[in-house]
Amino acid sequence: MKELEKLRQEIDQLDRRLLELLHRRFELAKAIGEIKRREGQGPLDLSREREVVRKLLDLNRGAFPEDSLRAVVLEIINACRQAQEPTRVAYLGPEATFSHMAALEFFGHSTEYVPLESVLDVFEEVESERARFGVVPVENSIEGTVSITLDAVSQYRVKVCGEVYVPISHHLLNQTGRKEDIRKVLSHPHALAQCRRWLRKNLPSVAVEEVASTALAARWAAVDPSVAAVASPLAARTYHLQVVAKHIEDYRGNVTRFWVIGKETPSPSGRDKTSLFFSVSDRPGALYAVLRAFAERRINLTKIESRPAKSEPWRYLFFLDCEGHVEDPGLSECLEEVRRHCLHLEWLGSYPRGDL
Ligand SMILES: C=C(O[C@@H]1C=C(C(=O)O)C=C[C@H]1O)C(=O)O
Repeated sequence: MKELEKLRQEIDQLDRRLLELLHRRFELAKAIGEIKRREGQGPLDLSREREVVRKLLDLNRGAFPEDSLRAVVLEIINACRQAQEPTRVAYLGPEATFSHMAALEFFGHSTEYVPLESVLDVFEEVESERARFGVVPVENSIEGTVSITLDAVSQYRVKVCGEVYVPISHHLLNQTGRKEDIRKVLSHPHALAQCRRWLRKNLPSVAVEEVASTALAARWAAVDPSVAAVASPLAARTYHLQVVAKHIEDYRGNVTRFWVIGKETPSPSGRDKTSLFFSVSDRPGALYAVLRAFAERRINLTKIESRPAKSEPWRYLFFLDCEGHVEDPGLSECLEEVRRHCLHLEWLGSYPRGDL
């Protein structure tokens, strides 16, 4: 008993020291905020934030788990940034969607969040500067591209300034946690598609219905005891639901990539990605000439996808992501050459790569 008391005293002392250090860090961030304001800069420096996290992870030799260290450090940085200037962040709502999870992962809990009904609402909120940033899904590892996001990013005056990957895992949730109470299962069509085999096997005679989001399904389950929702663990917490079954998706390794959109460009962090779209003339080798410019400079492409241009049938826009920052000399020279091979080329943003 004596030994336990002694160890707890030591923990209490350490916690007090941690608290003092947190306050000191907060004051330093405020002072940096003042300097940035005087120099006309915004409070956020994503590249610096990624550098702070990376340095600490590199230094971490102890037993404290890396995931937890990352979450703690991000939360501290978020609080320090909020001290400089409150940031409003819009996301595809309602509360507890996977976009909300992505936003929390990126901006932490001290940020003011605005859940909106559609991807286009998020773009509009950011374009009109009612929100400084927005978080939208861009691609799922099983279902593929979220086309509404690609179309919107080519139409609205916003830039991509960050990316975040969220592992997707679905739970079956209801008010009691008992399978026998379920008469109907609700969820987003993508979530239902990802759990179809499980639902057929485990709830063969229960009706399945599509709604606009997993979080909306959870909201329904919270008011109707006969309804179960396929949704995230965050939805279970947000809507006070019980877990009937965990991880019911038919495929493992399901990940969604989200974009953080805004009006600023993070400076190079050394581990960046650049997104752009272009169109080329309708002749042999036109696309090849663009790709060759990247290949000759050994610039790695991470994605390329075509979407209908919409202005004319059978014309396409090519969306491309590559490694590097637009301010890197190699990439900027490459883009100059690419521009000469394109009818139209637009840079969508350069940003620190998300951690997979
Ligand atoms: C304190 C700063 O402002 C913000 C907060 C940071 C932090 O808490 O480490 C890092 C970058 C900025 O987004 C800074 O620019 O150094």
